[in-house]
This record gives sequence, structure tokens and C-alpha cells, in this order.
Amino acid sequence: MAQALHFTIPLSHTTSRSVCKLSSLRTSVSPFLRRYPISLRRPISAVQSDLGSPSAGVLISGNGSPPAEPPTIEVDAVSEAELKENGFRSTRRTKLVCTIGPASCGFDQLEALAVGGMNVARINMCHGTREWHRMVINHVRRLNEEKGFAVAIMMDTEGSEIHMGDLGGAASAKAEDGEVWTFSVRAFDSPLPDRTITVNYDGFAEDVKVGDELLVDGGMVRFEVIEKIGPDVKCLCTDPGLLLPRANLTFWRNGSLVRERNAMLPTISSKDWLDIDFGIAEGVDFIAISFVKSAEVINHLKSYIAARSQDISLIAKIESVDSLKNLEEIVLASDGAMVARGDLGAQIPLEQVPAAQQKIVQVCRQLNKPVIVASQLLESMIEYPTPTRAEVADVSEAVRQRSDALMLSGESAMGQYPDKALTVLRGVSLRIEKWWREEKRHEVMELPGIASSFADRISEEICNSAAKMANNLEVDALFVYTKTGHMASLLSRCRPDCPIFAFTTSTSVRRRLNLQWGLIPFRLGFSDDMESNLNRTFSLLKARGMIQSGDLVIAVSDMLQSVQVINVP
Ligand SMILES: Nc1ncnc2c1ncn2[C@@H]1O[C@H](COP(=O)(O)OP(=O)(O)OP(=O)(O)O)[C@@H](O)[C@H]1O
Ligand SMILES: CC(=O)C(=O)O
Ligand SMILES: [K+]
Ligand SMILES: [Mg+2]
Repeated sequence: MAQALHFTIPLSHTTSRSVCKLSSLRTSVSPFLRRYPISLRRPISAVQSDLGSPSAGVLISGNGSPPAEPPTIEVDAVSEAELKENGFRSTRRTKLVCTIGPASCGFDQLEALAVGGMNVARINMCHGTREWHRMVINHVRRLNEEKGFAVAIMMDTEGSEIHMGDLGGAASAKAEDGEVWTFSVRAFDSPLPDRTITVNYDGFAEDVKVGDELLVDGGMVRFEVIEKIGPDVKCLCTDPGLLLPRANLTFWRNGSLVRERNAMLPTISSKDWLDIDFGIAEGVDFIAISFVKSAEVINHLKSYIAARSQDISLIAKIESVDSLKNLEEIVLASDGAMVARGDLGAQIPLEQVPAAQQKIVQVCRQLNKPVIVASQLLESMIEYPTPTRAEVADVSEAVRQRSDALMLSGESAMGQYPDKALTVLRGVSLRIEKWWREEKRHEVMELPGIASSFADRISEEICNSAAKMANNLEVDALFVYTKTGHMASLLSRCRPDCPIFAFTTSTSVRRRLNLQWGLIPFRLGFSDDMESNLNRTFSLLKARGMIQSGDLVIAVSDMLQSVQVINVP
């Protein structure tokens, strides 16, 4: 089988570069106001009429009145506005995940987050009822359909580590220094007796010993076990703080985490299985698995899901000692990973978390799996409208490590400033990405070959070469035509200087590509004829004002394995 590399270098190259430079001038102004492009506040039908010729077949889905012909290219409204406003180079590469909770579950609140750049909405099955989760999913769906967003949905399982009960319905409880609280495995009627916490793990009272240290939420609040009375464990508060419903509990003895018994808990509990069935039925895009210990559970779940849906990606949450030990096999088995620093920081000493983060991000990139850095990125913004300098530095570091995505937890779920927190993530991402690009500071990461077949090796080599050429030639964008999304992720893995336009025929692939660094996913029908695909794409994107004549593009595809360097006619 002949696998040709086509290099179609245009004659007009020199002249058109100056046009490219001109188009990149569009990028230089980016005032704060641009973050909320005005057009997004109008219905999409109004945006469309600005675009000129609907006769070019350029439509955004679901604008109220059904389109006369099927849409021929779909891109989310935020990427489109960003491209038009700022040009290619200044689009954001780092993706943003928001945990949805009481502070963000309303339709308008979700819309504000979508406008603010939320790529993925996360629902945490630790909290809320199934009806509540269904409502959030429906809101996101409706937003996508009616307003032209492409927000993907991630369901995060509860997992079966030890955690507190729901505080008898209270939003939080304050534990003060020197107070004695009762941790119990008994079932109580609500409201709970004063200073009483229920624990979900039946073996709890048996397993703890007097003198053990009990950490809530990885040390946000600390207790010392002072007495055991049957199912009740009396604990003295030694570090005061706020107790939140269902907060995780760990216990430490002589400076080490006690984990013999809870290591026997299944990764996927019976409730998790029900939640996973719910996620499959609701058609979520990602399922994040809490407290993964080995690849086995991921493989098991993969085959369970494969029999029911082709469209769900599995994200392994790295938040335990075992998951660090088996990191490579877990990442290899999964479709992506999350650095779940909240629980991770309760299971290993806090000062080891940054090195673990760096390692997880690196392994994921080498194995070509998207990676999310999560928890406490902007923790103070739960209460305050501005982040601390230290938080900004932490976000910058995750962006500098070139992780695929950053995640908000309490900041967007129950904080007072979900939109502002997202604005900070977006602003810091853009700034750091630009700075590192301009300064050419990105260290070259060695990317080992990962292909398992000869055809895959060709794809991989093509993507590595195309990304390198894109940097050397300073092209405006990489185009990739991909049915499964694989070639798009291979390009993303190279972290090229220019954005990657990923064209795919499938809505669900398009939504899932949303999690990957630097990809702007489009839905587009295409054929095996690259020449006609390119011409069609150029005219559709030009009609939408998303590219201009003279822009320089490198195109690759997974049907015809080729690299083409083309000026937009
Ligand atoms: N659906 C929800 N309903 C009510 N509160 C929520 C909801 N989702 C999140 N929260 C609140 O936001 C906080 C942070 O959310 P997040 O899901 O990241 O936390 P978490 O419980 O620490 O995560 P995990 O259990 O995955 O380790 C939670 O502790 C909880 O107080
Ligand atoms: C996100 C999560 O599960 C954690 O940080 O523990
Ligand atoms: K969870
Ligand atoms: Mg966790």
C-alpha cells in the first residue's frame, strides 16, 4: 500500500506570508471586554445574519427555526467568536472544566459559564439527586442546541472511599478547636444530634484506634481519636475548620496513612454502577472514575460501556497511592486522566503533590491521553472575587506544564463567583500560553512512539512532522480531517504553536475533542477527496469570517495520509 506524503507548496508563498502576518495583527488587541463578545448575547439567528451568506451552507445548529438544508459545518459559538475577534494565534489552548453545583445549575448560570469558555461541565455523583443531575444535563443539552455551544458533560463517580454523611441536610458545620465531635456508623434521624457526623464505612469504628489522627478533606479540618464507644468514635478537634457534606475522611497512625481496610473497598461501588448506568442512559461524554487503583477496573468498565455505548470516554482519577504506583498501566487503559489533588493530597504528603502532578501530566502526554489538573486551583474564590497570587501561580504552572485542561470544583459548584473564577482561569491560560510561545520557552518533551500498528505509526509520524513544520513555517493553523479524533489528538500531543482545527463527522467525537489541548473541534461532512474537502472548508470558513485569503495552513487527514501546506485561496 502506497502511503504518500504530499507536499503541495504554493508558488505565491512569499507574498501570502505577509498577508498571514497581517491577519495575525488581529490578535494584538484583547481588552477585557472581548471576553464577552457581544454577539453571543444575541440569539444565534441574529449572529447568523451578520455572517452574510447562509446560502454558502454555513449554519449553526438549533437556531429555533429548522435550517432549510442540513448544517454543513458546526463550531461552537465561543470558539467562533474568539477566532473572529482575536485571530488564530490568540485562541485559548488550555481547556476548562467546571463542576456544576447549586451556584451554577440554573440555565442562565450555565449559559454564563458557557459564554465564559467552559468546555466541559462536570457533575459529581457524590452530591445531588438523580433528578438534579438530569436537570443539569438537560440544561447543557438545551444550551448546546439553542445557543450553539458544544459543552461536553462529564459524570464523576462517587467511588467508595470513606466519607462523612450529608450533615443531616445542613450546608456546612463549623468545628472549633478543642470541641469533641462524635463520628458514628449509626443511622440517625434528621436533624443529627449536635456535633455528630455519620460515616459511610461500616468498619470505621473497628478500624480506628485511640490516638489516630482523622483528616477531613485532606486536612482542612483535623481531629484526634480520644475514645471509642461501640459504633461511636469520640474525636477532639485539633485544627478547626468548615465541615462540608460528604467530605472525605482519612486516618493516620504514627505519621502514615491507614489504608489496609479501605484498600479492600471496591473502586466501583454498587451505587457507582447505578450512576454509570444513569450516565450511559443520559449519554454523557465522559465518565470520571474516582479512586482508581489499577488498570483492571478501567478495562472492566470499558468493556461494560462498549457493549452499551460507543461514545463515552473514561477518565481515570489519580487520587490514591495505588493509582500513583500503577500510573502508566492506568493511563494506558483509560481515555484520559485527572490529577485529583484534593484526595491525592490527603493520601500522600502535601509537598509530594506537585511532583506527582508533573509526573502525571508528563505520562499522559507521552501516552497521548488528555489530562485535567483539578482541585483548589482558585479555592479562595469560593468566598472572594479575586484569587490569591499563589493561586494564580498554581494555575500558571499547570498551564506551563501544558496540561490539557484545568478544572474548577467548589469555585463553580458552590462558590460566590463562578464566572469570575472561570474568567481568571481563562485569562491566566491565555497569558501564560502566549508568553511561553513568544519566549519559545517550551522545553521539548520526548514523545515516545506509541503506535501499535504500521498504519498508526504512519499517522503518528505524519502528525509529529506536520506539527514541527507548522512551528518552523509559522503557519496560522493546522487542519486535521479525522473520523475517530485520533489524528487530532496526535497533533494536540505535539502542542504546536498554532491552533488545530479538527474536522470530524461525528457530534460526539467533536464534543469529546473539547477536552484536548489546542483543538478547535468542528463538525463537517467530508469525503476521501482532500482537494475538495479543503476547498469546501476554505469557502465555508471564509464565509463565516473565520479564515482569510492568504492564511497559511497545514492539513493532514486520516483517510489519505498526507501533509499539505496550502495558502487559503
Ligand atoms: N451537586 C452538588 N450539590 C451540592 N453541592 C455540591 C454539588 N457539587 C459540588 N458541590 C459542593 O462543591 C464542593 C466541591 O465540589 P467537588 O465536586 O469538586 O468536590 P469533592 O466532593 O471534593 O470532589 P470529589 O468527591 O470528587 O473528590 C463539594 O464539597 C460540595 O460542597
Ligand atoms: C476532584 C477530586 O476528586 C479530588 O481532587 O479529590
Ligand atoms: K467524585
Ligand atoms: Mg476526589
